Amino acid sequence: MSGHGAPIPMTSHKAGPLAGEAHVPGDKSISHRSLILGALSVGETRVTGLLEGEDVLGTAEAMCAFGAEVKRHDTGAWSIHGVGVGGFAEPEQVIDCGNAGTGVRLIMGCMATTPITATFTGDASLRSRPMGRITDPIALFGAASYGRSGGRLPMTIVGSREPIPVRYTVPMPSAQVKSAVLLAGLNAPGETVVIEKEATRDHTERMLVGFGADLKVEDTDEGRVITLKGQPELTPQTIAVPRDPSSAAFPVCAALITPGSNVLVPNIGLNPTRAGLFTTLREMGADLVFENEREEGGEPVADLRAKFSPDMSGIRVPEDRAASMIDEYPVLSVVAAFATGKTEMVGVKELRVKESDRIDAMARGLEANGVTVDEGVDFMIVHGMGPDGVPGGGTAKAHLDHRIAMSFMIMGVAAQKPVSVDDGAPIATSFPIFERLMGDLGAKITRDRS
Ligand SMILES: O=C(O)C1=C[C@@H](OP(=O)(O)O)[C@@H](O)[C@H](O)C1
Ligand SMILES: C=C(OP(=O)(O)O)C(=O)O
Repeated sequence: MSGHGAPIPMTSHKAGPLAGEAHVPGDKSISHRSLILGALSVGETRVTGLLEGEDVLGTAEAMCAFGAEVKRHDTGAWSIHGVGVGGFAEPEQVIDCGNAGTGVRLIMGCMATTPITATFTGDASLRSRPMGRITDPIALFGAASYGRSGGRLPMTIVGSREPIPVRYTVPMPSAQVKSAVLLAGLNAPGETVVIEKEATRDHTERMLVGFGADLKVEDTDEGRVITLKGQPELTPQTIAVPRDPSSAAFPVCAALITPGSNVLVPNIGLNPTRAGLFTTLREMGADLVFENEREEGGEPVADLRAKFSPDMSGIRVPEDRAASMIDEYPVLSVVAAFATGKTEMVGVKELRVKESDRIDAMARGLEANGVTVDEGVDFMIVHGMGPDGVPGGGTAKAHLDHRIAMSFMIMGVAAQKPVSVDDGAPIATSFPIFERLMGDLGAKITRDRS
């Protein structure tokens, strides 16, 4: 897992109208959690629609290393025979989470209150990301951690023998940190309380309740206060993973900027903690309609219809919307280049600690393609050039970041000259069918010789 093979340079060429249906894969966040919560239940959890991207496959392997049985069936469904809360066995090998921040952080959380030791690593991107945000709260439960300087992987976690419940206020808007603390709290006696000042994606809370945990959420002056009763017996579930709004963003945005396009992206999960991009695009003037709105498995779902939108204007994206679209800023910055006027993205410093420094990666790549960008520690402003004014013709560096690679491939479908990326290999971490799906809509994405 740790490190991709040879880089895959790619180029995206100006396309004719994009048309058809784009069936994007399952939600990455819900896929990781299905495997982890399945492994923490006693009995068989069945999952359909699991994202079979490298990040999630890494979590499946990790769950096996901790003693669960995880199997893919010929039908494409997955089953997990879990070991129960507190039942994790000590892995014999280093756990390699590849490129997946969600994978490594959630797994560190859920082994931290079990008396076992595990060592974690990942690819060059993951090894550069901060893990102190997990080791700080798990220390409160009594877990010890030994990593590289700056709290980086590789890192060994020694789980607590006698975990104590914790009350913890998450210092940054992060669903990964919130989830790691809740998962650690599962095997601590008594009540663990997690407080988040800004709401982040709430899949862990919803799914813990679905698996039978006693969890309640209150909105207070302090923020969202989540109280979890420790040491439940989780009940295995049957899960149909909704399709990923963060993946849907790519065909949707491609349709909005490509003349004549009309694309349907069916069955997209529109949990309000995830749907900020679509609100933003509509405020910019995008012709984006939610068709067939319904509820599935307790989550809002709709079919997204996106049409070419030549009249989009830049806006200031409200800061309090950032968490609900945090992974979508790279592709929004591409759409912003095709709008008129400035698009201001503020309160987004978390973008600097993703798979890459996404503010820097997008700013440099946009500039290489003729777009002007202003940036600061926690903001980025893209100066729009209008629907047919984006020059293109440059090569962006992906920095082992799937969302950067895909965003520039979307830019190329409508820029005047082709847009290249030095390495599209990381796309397989979250969206392994990206090239085929975009090609079926009419995009022209080619693999170049390195
Ligand atoms: O909990 C999750 O599934 C995720 C949380 C977000 O990360 P942060 O918690 O670092 O904001 C997001 O960027 C990531 O893609 C998935
Ligand atoms: C930030 C992301 O993922 P992770 O943190 O799991 O690596 C992402 O998918 O955009």
